[in-house]
Amino acid sequence: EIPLKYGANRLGKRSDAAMKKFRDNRLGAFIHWGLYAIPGGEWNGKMYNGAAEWLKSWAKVPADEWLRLMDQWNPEKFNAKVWAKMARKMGVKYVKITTKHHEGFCLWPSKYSNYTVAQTPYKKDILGELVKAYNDEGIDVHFYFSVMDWSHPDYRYDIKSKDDEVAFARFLEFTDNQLKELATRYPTVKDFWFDGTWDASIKKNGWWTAHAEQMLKDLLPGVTINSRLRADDYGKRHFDSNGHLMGDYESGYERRLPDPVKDLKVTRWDWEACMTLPENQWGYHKDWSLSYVKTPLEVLERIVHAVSMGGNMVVNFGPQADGDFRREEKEMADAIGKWMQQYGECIYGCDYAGWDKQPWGYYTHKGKEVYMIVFNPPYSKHLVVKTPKGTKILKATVTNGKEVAVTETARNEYNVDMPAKAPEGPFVIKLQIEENVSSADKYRDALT
Ligand SMILES: Cc1ccc([C@@H]2N[C@@H](C)[C@@H](O)[C@H]2O)cc1
Repeated sequence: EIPLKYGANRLGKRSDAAMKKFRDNRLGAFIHWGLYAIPGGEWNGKMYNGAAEWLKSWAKVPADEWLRLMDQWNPEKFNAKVWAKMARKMGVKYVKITTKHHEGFCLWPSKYSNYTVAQTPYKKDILGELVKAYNDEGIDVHFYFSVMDWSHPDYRYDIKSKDDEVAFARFLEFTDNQLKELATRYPTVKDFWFDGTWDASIKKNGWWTAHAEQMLKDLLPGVTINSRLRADDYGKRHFDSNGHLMGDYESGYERRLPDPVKDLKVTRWDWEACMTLPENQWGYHKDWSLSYVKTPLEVLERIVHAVSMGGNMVVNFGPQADGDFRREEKEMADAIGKWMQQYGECIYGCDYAGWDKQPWGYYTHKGKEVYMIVFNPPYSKHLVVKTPKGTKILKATVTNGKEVAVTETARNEYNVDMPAKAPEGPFVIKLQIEENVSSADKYRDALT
């Protein structure tokens, strides 16, 4: 292995209680809320179909002009308790909030920046209100933090001179100060999800990414840090030059998921995916007709897909400038919440089952049970299940307690009957299994 000073500081999954809670939470929500919600994708009468939180970039708006949007920041419909109730009804166990996105506007009254809620007509500490409201509902809070900061004169995309070095050193100190401020003002925060860390300037300062991780872990024992923060001695990101995951969980699955057959390597580490409802809108965009918008079923399948491969899923919401949510997002939260209410036991605290993927849906695993989450019921009315060697299915029940017949069809192969009355939408069959059964079976392999 290549000797590294700033590579992975741990091999394998973290096994402490805080990481177990992160993992068992499984379903989270993202909140992308900032000045970008005010223009909502439109600038000087022109609609931009790129991601709304990047409008400053698409419309080439100078930072000082963009930040004047602060004069309009006054979300009169904002009510943190209403947001927290919506999250609880959706069944999310944690919420990741953009403390500061690339634009540099801070949802908390940072004393290290002039571009914060304190300098807007709203004045109050939005982040503090949200942390309290979510925590009061028993929901963990995670902080999204963009290192890249378009409002700060010392940010550099690359380091090409001594001047760049000096400026960027000042920028990293500013960033340290903000991170320490967030960790001390809001000590119930459970995770920092770093973004805006892909530039050469960060890759050339891998040491700082290791320092930032350690600084937060010293301040908040148990806190989790995403792999996206991390660069090693040679600028390698997420996985170090020896191929070891840095941070506590992989955070590369943004608007995409690992393949359930080809990418089983991800089951070796913790990982968290995040997704948008439109094809690519994190912040509020006025016009969602510009791209396909996923249905609740398509969002649900992505949630189940992630958990079936040992990952978490975070579904994004982009609140309006007035502090209310658009209808589609309220309906999404409702629909997912209804399903989670009925079937959440196959998600919370569940993990990769290690069984071969089948066309009818996905498996998740918890304790002595394997869950079958059925998205595509077959015409045969039988769900084919192949168990690992030495594993037998003892019983199959639909979550309302009704048993369905299980017929062994070959060695480690079964037909699990569909329930007589196929449920309206994706449903769950719970399998009781017995592992390490060493019985001489009655089957003979073909001689070919
Ligand atoms: C090319 C690109 C850069 C940044 C992003 C940010 N990461 C997401 C989690 C959002 O915050 C988006 O603005 C997305 C794509």
